[in-house]
Amino acid sequence: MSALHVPNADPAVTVTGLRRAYGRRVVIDALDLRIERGEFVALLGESGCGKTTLLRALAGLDPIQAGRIDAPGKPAVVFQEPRLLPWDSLWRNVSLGLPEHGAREAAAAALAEVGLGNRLDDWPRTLSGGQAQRVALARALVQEPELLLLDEPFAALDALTRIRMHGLVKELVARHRPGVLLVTHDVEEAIRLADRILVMRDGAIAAEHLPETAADPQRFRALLLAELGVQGSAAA
Ligand SMILES: Nc1ncnc2c1ncn2[C@@H]1O[C@H](COP(=O)(O)OP(=O)(O)OP(=O)(O)O)[C@@H](O)[C@H]1O
Repeated sequence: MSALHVPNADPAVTVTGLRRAYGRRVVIDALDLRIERGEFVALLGESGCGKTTLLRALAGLDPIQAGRIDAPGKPAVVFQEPRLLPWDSLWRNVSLGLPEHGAREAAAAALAEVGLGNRLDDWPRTLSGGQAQRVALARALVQEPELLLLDEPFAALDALTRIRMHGLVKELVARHRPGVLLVTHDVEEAIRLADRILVMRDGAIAAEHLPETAADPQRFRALLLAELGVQGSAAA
């Protein structure tokens, strides 16, 4: 189990001995992970190391070949693309899967939280990329998930929108307190958002860090980049 996880807390998910293979190709093996409610965990790693594979397993989207994933409820996922239904209004997109009674009110509250409370009856095609991603966040939060899985949700956004989204997500997570696993390529994003950073290599957690406790931010960045295999970064 993770050396840095907070003891005696309230797990949003506990993973033990996870194995995930595509056919005979084992991508993740014997992986342990625990995320507490209210804890924001970022998962960094080189392309192809297995980040999305892990996230999809936690989301219950793919079968696992060994191990356990224990979670108190159904996780919500936000992907890189908003994945909105083009033929449904924003409030219907957000309330998809909720009981009909009270669905519009719940969607209205969630859309208001992401700053789109005046767009309930609009269509997805009328949104900017950043707005569409905010709707995807509202759709996740309306489920009141104990575990929120974010698969590079800001990667397709311009730099300014991405920074605004960081602020919004931080605020929403502080209010709703799900456990969060954010898959990202962006070291700065991980440092800005996460309570704990995991570095994945070849399907295993190779390192973990608590950014808050890093004495020297420059050295911490350099260390992360070195762990990610970025050449020349250790000396930075
Ligand atoms: N459906 C699939 N069938 C076979 N192999 C797959 C499948 N999906 C992923 N893989 C393989 O599993 C490994 C891990 O892929 P994964 O998408 O989890 O990596 P990642 O760390 O999320 O990469 P990226 O950062 O580029 O998104 C890769 O070698 C990939 O080729």
